[in-house]
Amino acid sequence: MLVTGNDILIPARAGKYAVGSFNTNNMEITQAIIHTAERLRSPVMVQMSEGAIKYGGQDLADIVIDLAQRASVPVALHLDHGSSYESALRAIKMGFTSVMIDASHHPFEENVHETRRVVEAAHAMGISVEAELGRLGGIEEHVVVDEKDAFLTDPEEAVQFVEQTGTDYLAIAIGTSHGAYKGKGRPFIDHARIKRISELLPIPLVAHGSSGVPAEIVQRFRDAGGEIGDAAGIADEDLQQAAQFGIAKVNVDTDLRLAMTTAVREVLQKTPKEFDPRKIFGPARDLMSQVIEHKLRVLGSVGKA
Ligand SMILES: O=C(COP(=O)(O)O)NO
Ligand SMILES: [Ca+2]
Ligand code: NA
Ligand SMILES: [Zn+2]
Repeated sequence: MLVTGNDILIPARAGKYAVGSFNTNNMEITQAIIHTAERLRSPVMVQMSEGAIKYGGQDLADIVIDLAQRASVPVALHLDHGSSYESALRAIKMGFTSVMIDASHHPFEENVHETRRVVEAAHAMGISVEAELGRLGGIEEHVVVDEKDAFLTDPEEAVQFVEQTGTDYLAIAIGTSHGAYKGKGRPFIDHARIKRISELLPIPLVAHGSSGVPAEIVQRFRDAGGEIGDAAGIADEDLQQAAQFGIAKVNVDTDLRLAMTTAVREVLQKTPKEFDPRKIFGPARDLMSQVIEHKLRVLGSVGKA
């Protein structure tokens, strides 16, 4: 069933598990997300960035909404990294049930102002809101110098921010970063900071940049002709620990991109005569489903629906 972000994330925070929020750009990715969540009796969030909306538009949103409505587990459709009030309102008009307003690169007061506008409008229509405080930046464990700390979310500031905006859930900067290169080797996750923020704030917390970038998939991507450097992601144990301390929504995009493109490369490389799209995108859907299953098990949401 199609539900709001709060319907999914408030129980997750209370139950000390996290829910995967997976980016989609087409039908097969959407099917892999929702069908895997159903098979594992797990709530799940499907998210579209503004780029995905540009790429797939209402057609793609409708695929998500239709699958979500028919799903036997709770599914929310979430706007990822909404860049303005107008973008958030457009998503709500398209049928999204959760929207992020990402104004974290602005000064505090402007972030508050922009976020509060979206909260007021979204709440008037029964839609949940994600906001962000702090800036995602890669941190190597041995190099956490002052200016880098400036990017991480300040717990006391977070309390002020939530009070002044009314946001339903909060994306915090705790050491993760977007993409396949999250630092040299295993990124340093500031668990003390997560714990402190969760002690001060009862609302669901959000971890962006949480792909694991599994070495096995990275190697298969290379073997199938892909070019990628020394990629690294967030360790499963770090996500499991974060879920114990208030992280309720975990964003995953890179892992699905890697899985999809690895499978497509492998089919094209192994069977150069193949040109049936179902034989090319079918295995991609399967490999993405495997990656999603692993993530749902790591986050602890299996069986929670
Ligand atoms: O935060 C993300 C995705 O992060 P990854 O690149 O680690 O998948 N989307 O908003
Ligand atoms: Ca941001
Ligand atoms: Na988001
Ligand atoms: Zn993000």
